[in-house]
Amino acid sequence: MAADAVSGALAEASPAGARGPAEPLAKIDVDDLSVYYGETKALDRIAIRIPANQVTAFIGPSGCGKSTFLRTLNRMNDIVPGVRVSGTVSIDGQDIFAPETDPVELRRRVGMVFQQSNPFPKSVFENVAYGLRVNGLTRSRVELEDRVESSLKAAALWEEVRDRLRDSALTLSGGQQQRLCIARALAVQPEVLLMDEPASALDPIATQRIEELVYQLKRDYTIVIVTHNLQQAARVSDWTAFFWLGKLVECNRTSRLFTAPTEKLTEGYVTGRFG
Ligand SMILES: Nc1ncnc2c1ncn2[C@@H]1O[C@H](COP(=O)(O)OP(=O)(O)OP(=O)(O)O)[C@@H](O)[C@H]1O
Repeated sequence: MAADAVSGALAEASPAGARGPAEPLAKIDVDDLSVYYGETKALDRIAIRIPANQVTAFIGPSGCGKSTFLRTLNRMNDIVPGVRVSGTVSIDGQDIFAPETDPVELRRRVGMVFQQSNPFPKSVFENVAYGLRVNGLTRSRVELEDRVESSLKAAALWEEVRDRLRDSALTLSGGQQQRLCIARALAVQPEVLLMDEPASALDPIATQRIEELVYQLKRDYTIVIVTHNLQQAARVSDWTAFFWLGKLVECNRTSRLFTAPTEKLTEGYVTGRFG
């Protein structure tokens, strides 16, 4: 598709307005959200509802704003100089930009896992215990040990590290380190888990374990995952949102988005005609 045809289709496809599931219950409700880096508009009037206890995948070509959107959801962008945000994001009805919202507490509720696993140069145990200690979330050593164990179990890592808790986290494999980072994020009992290409640095077997884990975790968490891998989005997500040049073109059930998308632009992207 020629660039002019793409922008024409985009203008048609993307008037501001609520998109995505009307049901089931939305955990995150975004309306008319724009994000600027200085003069650059990275996100343009996004409206989407992200349902609770489901996996929502963000797809789209490089630079279309997926990571910016993900980082907006727990206000990680606050620390980037020159960022300006307009519009609303509410989680369980609470406006995340309201003056009474504490960004530190927001980031506890909305955890994040990055593309490159980033364990601290500390033991396996201390990596998971860290957030519990700094937030004062446990009252005794026994409780701390229980929470570390349950977090490692939830991240499907316990069996592999139960005898290595005192070893440096840096001695684990790449896939284990990524699951450790997931355990660290889960330890503080978030409600939402944001994952920015969590498997893109991993081999196929480690990737499969992360995908299985994502599938299991949605029982307890609302998950939003950015991926460049369309097959991965199709495998792990219930809903898929397709972004293009800072706009949300379409959010639909994943099965629908990949087989019978509403927008021509989505069809062109998922069939590999451009992007
Ligand atoms: N810290 C920043 N300062 C200035 N501009 C930025 C910054 N971060 C992102 N951008 C710009 O915002 C736009 C969206 O970038 P973003 O990283 O959100 O896209 P993306 O879809 O996640 O891309 P990728 O798939 O390559 O990670 C791009 O034009 C990018 O150059």
